[in-house]
Amino acid sequence: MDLNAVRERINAIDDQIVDLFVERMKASADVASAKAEKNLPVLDLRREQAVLEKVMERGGEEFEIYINKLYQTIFDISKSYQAGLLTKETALSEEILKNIADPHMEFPRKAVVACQGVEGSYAARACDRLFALPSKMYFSNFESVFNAVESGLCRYGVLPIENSSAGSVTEVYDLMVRHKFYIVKSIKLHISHALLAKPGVKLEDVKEVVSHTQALQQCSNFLKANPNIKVTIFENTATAAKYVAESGRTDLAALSSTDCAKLYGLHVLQDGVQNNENNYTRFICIAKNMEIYAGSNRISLMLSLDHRPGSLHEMIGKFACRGINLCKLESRPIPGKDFEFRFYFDLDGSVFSPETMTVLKDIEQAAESLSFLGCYSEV
Ligand SMILES: O=C(O)C(=O)C[C@]1(C(=O)O)C=C[C@@H](O)C=C1
Repeated sequence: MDLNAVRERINAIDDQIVDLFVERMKASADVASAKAEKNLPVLDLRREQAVLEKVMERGGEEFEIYINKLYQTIFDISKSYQAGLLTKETALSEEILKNIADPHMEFPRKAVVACQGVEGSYAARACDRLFALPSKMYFSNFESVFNAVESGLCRYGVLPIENSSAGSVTEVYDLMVRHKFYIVKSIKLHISHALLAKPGVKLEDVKEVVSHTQALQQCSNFLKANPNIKVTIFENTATAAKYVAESGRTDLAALSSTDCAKLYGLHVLQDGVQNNENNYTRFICIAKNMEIYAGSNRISLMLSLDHRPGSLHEMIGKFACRGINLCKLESRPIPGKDFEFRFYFDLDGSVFSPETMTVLKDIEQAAESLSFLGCYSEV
């Protein structure tokens, strides 16, 4: 067979496909106006199912799976196009527009900030990097940080959200559902854990190690190599260091930071204990109200979707259609439901971009529920 001749045939077919695709998109635009008049949503699953059955039958058995795939994509594109044509503002878009009205608003240098743990914690270090002059208030757990911000006791709160080797801080994700807050900044910190003990204690004397679960996970190779050392979970790495300093025990050590060694008068038995030198933790800075600063280029969303095949694919398709990069997707079980999940999306996008706002409005319509968790930049 002559390759060039077949390619000529394909070129001619492509011309027809493109012409018909453009025709179809114009028809889709007309559907959008008809629906807008009647206040109907863009998504019509029954209609999609009817179209699918018809075209699959027309294509025949050999091609039905390909036609199915092709039409899923066509529907995604058609819906994304319709969403772009519908300019009506939603409650969420109105609120966002209100909050970006002042582009000169600057992130404060001073503020009262809630941090989990005690002095020397990684959250405190993140706080010092975020603010020039923070007044830190320490709380014993993550929930108290959310409460302090929600009640207005602290203007901001700093919380760890994910680590490059141990993954998401699921406790913080689970608390997000129960609290009203917005992410206003984030920061990525290099984390190096050291084994700290009272001066004079040697590595071979250590019978027990105390630390936070995330730090213990990040140092799992060290713990596996020392199976005789008992492991005890603490709320925070700094709290663990303080406990060792105050304990008077010579068989106890904490996995914590070298900052804490200085702060609590402990000796560094071993530095860089984490499995990976490339160990980073991202912290979010939360506030009670939506605060969006110039240069914000990341968006966090919390969604629940209809429990049916393809609903997550549909959402992801909306970002893909407009070339928006999804930089994180986390799912957490919804308590009381049978393997149903709540999704957390982080996007490379900004509410200052009309394209991104179109997708947000589209998602707001299509998702069972949507919480906009903020648009911010990472330090
Ligand atoms: O027929 C409609 O209601 C349309 O909006 C068109 C269309 C399509 O492209 O075929 C797009 C979205 C709907 O979910 C169903 C079908």
